[in-house]
Amino acid sequence: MSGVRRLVQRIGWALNGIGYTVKTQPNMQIHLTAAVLAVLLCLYLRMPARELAVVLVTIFMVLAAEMFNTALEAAVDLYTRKRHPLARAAKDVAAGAVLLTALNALVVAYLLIWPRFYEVIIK
Ligand SMILES: Nc1ncnc2c1ncn2[C@@H]1O[C@H](COP(=O)(O)OP(=O)(O)OP(=O)(O)O)[C@@H](O)[C@H]1O
Repeated sequence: MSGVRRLVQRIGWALNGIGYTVKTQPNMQIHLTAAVLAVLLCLYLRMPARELAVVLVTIFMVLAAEMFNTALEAAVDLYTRKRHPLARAAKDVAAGAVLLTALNALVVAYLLIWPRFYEVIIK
């Protein structure tokens, strides 16, 4: 198979992974909705490019963390459906990583979006 066809196939598999996460994970749907609203708000507020870049990095960290969490849940469930302390630890740690990225997103929103929102809309 040619290199380009192989690349296109790999991109297709990766898109499948994104689609699977969006379809099966309500949290991902919430993250995506919040992400789209946040980006639209940043554009409306004419946020400087560097600040917008920080917001985008923050958003993609949350989305990527949710996808790693989903992948890990699937792998653990494939391995065992029985209750096991290590299965619990693996899932809780992955969920904790998502929580950290979400908390970071709140901090970034407070530091970068809120002051501009206050300046442009409220004041
Ligand atoms: N095999 C298991 N053994 C022990 N505890 C488990 C096991 N599977 C799940 N748990 C516990 O239940 C929690 C929820 O796991 P579950 O697989 O239902 O994820 P979830 O609630 O569907 O997460 P998400 O909402 O991200 O999809 C885990 O964080 C873990 O504490």
